[in-house]
Amino acid sequence: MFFHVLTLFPDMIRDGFTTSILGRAAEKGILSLEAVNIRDYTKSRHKKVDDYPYGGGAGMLMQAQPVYDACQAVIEGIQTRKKTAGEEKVRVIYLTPTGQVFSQQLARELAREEDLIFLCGHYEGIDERVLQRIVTDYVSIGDYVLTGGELPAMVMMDAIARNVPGVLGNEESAQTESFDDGLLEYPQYTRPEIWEGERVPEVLLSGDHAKVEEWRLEKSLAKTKEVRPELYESWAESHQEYFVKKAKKEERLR
Ligand SMILES: NC(=O)c1ccc(NCc2ccccc2N2CCOCC2)nc1
Repeated sequence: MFFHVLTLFPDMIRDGFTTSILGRAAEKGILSLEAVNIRDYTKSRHKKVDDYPYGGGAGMLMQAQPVYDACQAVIEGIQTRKKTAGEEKVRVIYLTPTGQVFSQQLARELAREEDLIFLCGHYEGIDERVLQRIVTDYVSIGDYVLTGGELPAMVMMDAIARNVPGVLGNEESAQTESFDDGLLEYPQYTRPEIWEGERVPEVLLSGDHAKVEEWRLEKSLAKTKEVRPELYESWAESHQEYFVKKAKKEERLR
């Protein structure tokens, strides 16, 4: 997986990439990152990348030309690496509050791409004409406003990388599987068995894996029902058999 980030703050991206998972995966050669400084592609003497918005309004906008040329340079690099000329349709993800909201499902889908280009806006955004020309996916990481697209890009790269085969050791990947079934995580415990007078739930010390699995699913369902009822409802719809079995079991116990 090759991550390409178009940004005015490449160091922010490079520093963010050396975290545990992304750094290790980069060392393993599973991931690679290039952070491209859009400012390197300005044609103006004063390295200008922004200008006033037509129609007035507060703030500045990023101009089309430097963004377009930086993106073309990245695409040419990809075509050179893949020895394909011209037919590459690389996904260009624009991080913006007006995008579709990012999700684990989108992370899994994007993890199948070989190359991803992230376009990080600053100021009040980017000239619409270059967005229409190069952007394939408009994505928001949630309903809040940030200063730039760099943090959202790093959030997305982390979530996507965790779905790239080989990035997570097998002990870590089990963790994400449980979340992937659309439920919130169950509560977790580690040593000591008693901390500040609080004991670890007995079932987790029992060594009975079936009971542990059952307990964890119950806890996940309870937490999901309380915190994210819409997730709970859609899980319940596609797991009718769980409730039938549960009712039968309770019937027997009565
Ligand atoms: N939720 C998100 O994914 C998210 C993403 C980016 C972002 N900001 C950079 C930005 C990028 C593009 C357009 C506008 C802006 N903004 C600039 C600052 O002013 C508001 C608009 N904020 C939140």
